[in-house]
Amino acid sequence: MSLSEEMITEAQPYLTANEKHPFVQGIINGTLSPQQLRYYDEQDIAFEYNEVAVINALINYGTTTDQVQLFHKRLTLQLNMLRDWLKREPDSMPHDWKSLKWTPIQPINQLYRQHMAATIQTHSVLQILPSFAAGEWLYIELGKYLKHQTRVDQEPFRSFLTLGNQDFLGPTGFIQQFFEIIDQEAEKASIREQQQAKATFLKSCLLEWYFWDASYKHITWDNWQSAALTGQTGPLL
Ligand SMILES: Cc1ncc(CN)c(N)n1
Repeated sequence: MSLSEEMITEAQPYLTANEKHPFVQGIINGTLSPQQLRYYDEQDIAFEYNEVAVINALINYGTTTDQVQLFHKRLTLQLNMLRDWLKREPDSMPHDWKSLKWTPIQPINQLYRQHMAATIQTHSVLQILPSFAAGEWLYIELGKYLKHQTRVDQEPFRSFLTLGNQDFLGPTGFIQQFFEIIDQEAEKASIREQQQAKATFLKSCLLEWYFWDASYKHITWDNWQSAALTGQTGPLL
């Protein structure tokens, strides 16, 4: 089994857990509150800007021209998506560049962003790419799962998790190419480096679940602080 096949196989329980998460179920049923949607939206835009830094690192440390061109293409797509995202916010959810810069990065988002950013200092595509590819893979798989559900047909729920762009899918789509790059890089790496790359992939899948959870429960530094300072030791998070 190739390294990417191992990653995908071992990530299946995480995928199932993500599918079952009440936030994902809330997308299907259209039952998320404006507050939950707003939290996700703000945090996710900030998360996607962090992905820009990770993709930039992949461009820097790519080991072939083909890799660098692919990462460059993915970066352009990311910036276009972000530009369109900023444009389509309703009045109730302003997302101009300035307000975005002041959006506090909440605890789980910070943990996930730092988990990804920490791979940059390895200067290794094998270590950096799985941190990013995991979220991409999971969103594509969740999109496939949602396609088979009877989901509400109104915005903003309708467009959620629809990475329908053909650039992402199929044998020449980004995710397939990312897995091929992981396997090419793995051939040059030690077993230990391969295991580290897999652990990074799986940790991103786990943090995806916590990202939904934080949005569902509105986890913020403020409510963490008040829980700590009032001595609440309730359920995990
Ligand atoms: C948390 C998260 N993970 C992944 C993606 C898809 N790049 C995203 N937008 N947000």
